[in-house]
Amino acid sequence: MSGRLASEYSTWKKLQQTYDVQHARLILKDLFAQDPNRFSKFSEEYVDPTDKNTTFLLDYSKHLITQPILDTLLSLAREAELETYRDKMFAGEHINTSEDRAVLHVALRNFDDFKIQEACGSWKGYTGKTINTIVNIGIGGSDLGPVMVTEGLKPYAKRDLTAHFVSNIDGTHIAETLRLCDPERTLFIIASKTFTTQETITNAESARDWFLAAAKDKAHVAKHFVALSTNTKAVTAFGIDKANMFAFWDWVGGRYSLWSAIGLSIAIYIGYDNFEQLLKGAHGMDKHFKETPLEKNLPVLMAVIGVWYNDFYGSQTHALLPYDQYLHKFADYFQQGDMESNGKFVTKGGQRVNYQTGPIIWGAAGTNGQHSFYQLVHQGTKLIPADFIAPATSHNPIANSKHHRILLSNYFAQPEALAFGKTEEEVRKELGNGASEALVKSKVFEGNRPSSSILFPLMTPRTLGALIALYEHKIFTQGVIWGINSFDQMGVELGKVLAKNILSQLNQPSDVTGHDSSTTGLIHYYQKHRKE
Ligand SMILES: O=P(O)(O)OC[C@H]1O[C@H](O)[C@H](O)[C@@H](O)[C@@H]1O
Repeated sequence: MSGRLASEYSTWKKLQQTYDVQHARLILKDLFAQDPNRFSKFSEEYVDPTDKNTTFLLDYSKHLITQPILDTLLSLAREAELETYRDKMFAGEHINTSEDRAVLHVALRNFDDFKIQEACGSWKGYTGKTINTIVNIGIGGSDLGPVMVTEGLKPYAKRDLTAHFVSNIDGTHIAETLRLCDPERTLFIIASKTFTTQETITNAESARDWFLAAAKDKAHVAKHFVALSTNTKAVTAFGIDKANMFAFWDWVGGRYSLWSAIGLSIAIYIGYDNFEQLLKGAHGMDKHFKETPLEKNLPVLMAVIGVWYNDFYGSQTHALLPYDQYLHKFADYFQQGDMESNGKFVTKGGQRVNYQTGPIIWGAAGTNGQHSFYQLVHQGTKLIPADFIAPATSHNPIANSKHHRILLSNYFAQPEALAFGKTEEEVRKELGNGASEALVKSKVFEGNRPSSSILFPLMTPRTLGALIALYEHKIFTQGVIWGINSFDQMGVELGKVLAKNILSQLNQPSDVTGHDSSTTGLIHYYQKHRKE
């Protein structure tokens, strides 16, 4: 984050040379054969420094690394002054330089100075009925975190409460959600850091219209609308009482905000005690990140291994593959977390980078992905590093845990198949003599496809908190190495500005001016065919 080009570091150059000379020889099958202790060397059990019951195992032995390569990768982190920048973040220095802000989501997990009271339960609607539905209206960081965590921690949910999340400006999203709601028993949580986001404000206004069509009296809005924001003025202008506003601060980045008041829907859905456990789990990981030597620092290890593939192997993407249905939104969440943080081509110092920065993050819950895109992961032409994530115990041990054993057998098998593959010789033996050459070749798995495995005892609020913070700090570490500002998001602005201009030109064809022929042609086609 010094803003220097990473490619100028001596360790970067050394890594490039190492890659050039060694990569053809970095074969997982051989690396495992040469060293029977490879697993114990390249795996680490995380034990929460504040709670010994929160643990998970990170196995990074199925990576195309040797100890000297890993040592050089860690030296790269040191040369980029990771430890200094990490300490600056925790100290509240303004490391978000373009916006001149501190980055202090970690302070929110130091929850002694942070309290949000439980808002539902005793909260009554305008006709005196209890609230049984919450609708969080927000987008980006004001949506994805609450969605991912409420899904992830569903087994802890209060069963008498339904939570919906509306994000898309597409009227279908709010319309379909409102069909499921009773205005007398629904609490709308308007979540927006800025309270100026077009999608959120438009959806909130439509929700308010829908509510008032039933409740009639504007005074009832106070019982059914609360706001989570940093912008008191805009909240009150919308008509939400200041007393119904849960505030937070500009040093909480949108994609790091589920720990703040933005987490209200989570706290209501799973109860405040469980929300506090989530924060504590993240706090434990913060402590680990802050205090553990880089050699054993899990987010740092994940980060530097990611840099190895991203910048030297030329991998374009990174897959997140949770073998846990509850985590089916995990990849969606970290698409924003990672890609909005590290999808930058300019360093903090304003230089164009001459290397790759943030990877494309994608993924789906196992085993669904296996029946969809794993063909390419196993036999395609691209190298796709992947994280396999699973709980040892399921919250739903139905059929004597038969489902879970089958799920986990796949969780263990896929990384094994990716790493070790299947040789031509093995295929030939299996098919016998008559098999065509083409068939033999098509059944070969080259292997040597790397992955990490993360295995934890049971999905608890505390474990999920630790896992999220693990990835947050991985993203931070990579941003420091690449010299970019991981905490602004200038790249989302241009499209917004153009959309605003186009919105004012949608009436008739003669209004459409100042565009290229493609954009003009598309708008004209829309104007010809719309029925409103
Ligand atoms: O919370 P809000 O101010 O409504 O912002 C919602 C989202 O807006 C933009 O898309 C930003 O790029 C995101 O980082 C942010 O999370």
